[in-house]
Amino acid sequence: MATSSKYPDPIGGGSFIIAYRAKEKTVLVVGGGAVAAGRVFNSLDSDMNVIVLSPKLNDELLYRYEKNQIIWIKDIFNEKHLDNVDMVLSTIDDPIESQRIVELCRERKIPVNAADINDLCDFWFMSIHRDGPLQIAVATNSKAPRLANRVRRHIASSLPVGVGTAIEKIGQLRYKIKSGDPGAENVGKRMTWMKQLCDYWPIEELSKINPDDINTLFESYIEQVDPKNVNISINRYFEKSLPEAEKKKDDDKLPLPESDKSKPFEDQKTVSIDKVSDDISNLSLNPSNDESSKISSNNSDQAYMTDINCKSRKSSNINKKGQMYLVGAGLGEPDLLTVRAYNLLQKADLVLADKLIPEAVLSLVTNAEIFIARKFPGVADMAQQELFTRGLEALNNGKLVVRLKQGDPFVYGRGGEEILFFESHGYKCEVIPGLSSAISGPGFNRIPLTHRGVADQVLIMSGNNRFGQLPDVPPYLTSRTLVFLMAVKKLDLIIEMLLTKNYPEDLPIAILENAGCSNQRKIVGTLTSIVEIVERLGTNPPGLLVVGHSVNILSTEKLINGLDLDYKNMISSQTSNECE
Ligand SMILES: C[C@@]1(CC(=O)O)c2cc3[nH]c(cc4nc(cc5[nH]c(cc(n2)[C@H]1CCC(=O)O)[C@@](C)(CC(=O)O)[C@@H]5CCC(=O)O)C(CC(=O)O)=C4CCC(=O)O)c(CCC(=O)O)c3CC(=O)O
Ligand SMILES: NC(=O)C1=CN([C@@H]2O[C@H](COP(=O)(O)OP(=O)(O)OC[C@H]3O[C@@H](n4cnc5c(N)ncnc54)[C@H](O)[C@@H]3O)[C@@H](O)[C@H]2O)C=CC1
Repeated sequence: MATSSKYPDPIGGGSFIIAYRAKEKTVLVVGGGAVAAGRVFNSLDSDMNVIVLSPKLNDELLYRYEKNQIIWIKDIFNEKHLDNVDMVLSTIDDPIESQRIVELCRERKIPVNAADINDLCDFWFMSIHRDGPLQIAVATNSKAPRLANRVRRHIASSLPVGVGTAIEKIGQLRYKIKSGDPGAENVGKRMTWMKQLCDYWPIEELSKINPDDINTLFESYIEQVDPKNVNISINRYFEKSLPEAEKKKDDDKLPLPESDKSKPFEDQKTVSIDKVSDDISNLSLNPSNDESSKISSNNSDQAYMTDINCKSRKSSNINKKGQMYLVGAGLGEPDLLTVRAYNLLQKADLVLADKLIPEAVLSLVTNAEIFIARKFPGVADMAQQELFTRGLEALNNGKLVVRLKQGDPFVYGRGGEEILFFESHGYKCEVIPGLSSAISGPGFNRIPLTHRGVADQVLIMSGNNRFGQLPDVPPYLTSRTLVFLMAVKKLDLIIEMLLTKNYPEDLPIAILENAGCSNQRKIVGTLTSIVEIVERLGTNPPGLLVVGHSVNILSTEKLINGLDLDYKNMISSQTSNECE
């Protein structure tokens, strides 16, 4: 039971989705109608050898037969046709015969699909989007194929232009690097560098790299130069590598589109989703000021932040009719909003929220339309784009838009990115900070983050950086309180890391769940005991971790003048021989 919070529980009932390399496998397609033609196309697209078995063929299949793409057996089905085939697709209009075909395949252990007999199929077809080497397939596990088609189209329309080409080119570079610097011992080096490259430029830009760029990038990999500092054709966005004249031109082009600047407000009512998503991907461009040219483990995050900073400077001070506010919603209880945040929710025309904002807070909105981005794993980017599109449309229509964020927008709220987006479209964004759980969560739990003689520093970290890694925690300092957000799931890893870094085994740690809300709970232990305590008690997300001596300052039974004397003595003896 305790493990359920540690590892994901399988939901079951899914299909096993793999990308099957069917090249040169032989598929027998029984039937010669439209459904057969669709299956044949998919099979040819995977380089299979295709045999079509049917007394007659429709036009498409006849065309493929004449082009020698398929073998045609002009016959009705017979068991002998199953000899030497790797897969069977029955598409005949005779369900009884189709069922017999399935049973014969089963006996011979040949994987089989029969159109319209879902329950008998070994596998199902999926709705597929293809762009060169990129394939995106959608399954609804036979529940709603038409919706699979819609989801597929939805995903395809939100993809950046040139994604297939970008994949092709990155594939060429990857191959070059793997053959030029082979060996298992270089896997880590190759992967770190490729990650930096792939996460850095917008995909649309990556699609434009040319063969010379590939050579240059390969050489910079060998030299271990950070990809963002490499001089390749798509690097034209980098301020530092641009001659002055070029720079000016670029300023004009980015990030405010020409149309936005020159046309009157009335002309700007609609913004296509494609354009918005392009602009979003442009946010990660980096006119970097970073001096270092070597890769370090965490500078890609920093680069990302610097990049978007530089972009915003070019585009602010342009005011249009709509008004935009980025508002912190605090900890989740409506009465923890600031009065200003509350007033704005009353005045707003559109409130952009996400699933982290509790219903009770949303219920304060009386007049405005509420749009909730459904940021679930895997579709978070899409949801964010939709949110941007909705916000921009409303602003272009002169509305007052409030983007409501749980906690404080600037404490792990990615508020800066949203501001940069709206400012790049000419809308200045006012920020109304909110209570962050990092600071006020401990407050609601009687943990003073600083306390004279005990703690004089606070370090706030996320349990998950952008690449899912643990934070880089500094060496132990008695007088520092550590606060970890989004870290409860990784509790055991964080404890292990702290102990490895010689944090004392009996250092107090608290887990604060739903801080500031009616169901708040505090679990306290030490670095060595907490994992076991949590296994026993379980956890109720969201929660944060507080590590340090301030955890127990106000909670001890033996309070004397606000401090437990034994405790104070223990701390002062540690202060004298602290690490670093
Ligand atoms: C089990 C499966 C077949 C298999 O793999 O063996 C199956 C079964 C059935 N489909 C039926 C109907 C429709 N199928 C589509 C479309 C597609 N069907 C596809 C797959 C699958 N369909 C497999 C499950 C995949 C999954 O959902 O995970 C797609 C994704 C891929 C493909 O077929 O190439 C393709 C999207 C193509 C694209 O993306 O462009 C449309 C819409 C349209 O034509 O536009 C309709 C009409 C509207 C509707 O009913 O939804 C019916 C009759 C229902 C009835 O009688 O009421 C059955 C049988 C039944 O359900 O009993
Ligand atoms: N799963 C899906 O997405 C869909 C399934 N269907 C179903 O798929 C089946 C095929 O649909 P269509 O291609 O439109 O039908 P169709 O009637 O155009 O084609 C059937 C083909 O099977 C051939 N055939 C019939 N009996 C045969 C046998 N014993 N051996 C060899 N060939 C034989 C016929 O000559 C014909 O070429 C139908 O049962 C239909 O209801 C139809 C549309 C969508």
